[in-house]
Amino acid sequence: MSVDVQSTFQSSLFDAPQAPSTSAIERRPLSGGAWVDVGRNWLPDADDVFATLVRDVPWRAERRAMYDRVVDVPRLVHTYMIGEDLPHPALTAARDELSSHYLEELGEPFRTAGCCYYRDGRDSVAWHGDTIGRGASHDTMVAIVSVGDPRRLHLRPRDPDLREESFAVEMGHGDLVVMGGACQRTWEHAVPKVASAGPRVSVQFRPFNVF
Ligand SMILES: O=C(O)CCC(=O)C(=O)O
Ligand SMILES: [Fe+2]
Repeated sequence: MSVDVQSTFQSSLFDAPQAPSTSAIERRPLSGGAWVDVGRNWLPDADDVFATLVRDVPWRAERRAMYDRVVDVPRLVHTYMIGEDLPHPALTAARDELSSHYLEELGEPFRTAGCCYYRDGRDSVAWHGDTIGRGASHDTMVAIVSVGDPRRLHLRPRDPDLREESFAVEMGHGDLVVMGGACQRTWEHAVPKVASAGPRVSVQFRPFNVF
């Protein structure tokens, strides 16, 4: 058998689409039917994606009613809904790659892209599950691509008796973190404030009717 080393080499250099590789994704099974997948340095062109997201996304500051007050949500947000073009081709390629990699398990493609801009260590997201829509009652997936300064995604079981299982995953520049199975129902996640951090943008790919 002969292998055409030359053309294999050339095609990987010149013809390969800027699609992420799914080979290095590692799964951590969790209690309660949940799991987390992590792929390090997964997104190609992460520097350019970060610069483009910071510059081009129509970032919006949200305000939320909390008890008797209205407070600023401590991060900027924007969601690309179904059918809307994403601001960078590497993100479109990433979404398509995730859709095909997880199709058998998820049974549907990723459709929306929620974006969060953490300007510094004071920006954060409190403990929650993505339980608006089907995440409250069905197994699903939320695939996060992170660019910019690293931040930690903390995860804890909803059941207070299981809290010793809590852990955190570092989300570095170009990393992929996928929460799957019952993770939105049986676990919660948060990105806590830290003493010091530079800007980070998170892109969360979700299927239809999961928020
Ligand atoms: O910053 C992140 O990657 C997580 C954001 C998140 O959990 C959410 O927006 O639902
Ligand atoms: Fe979330």
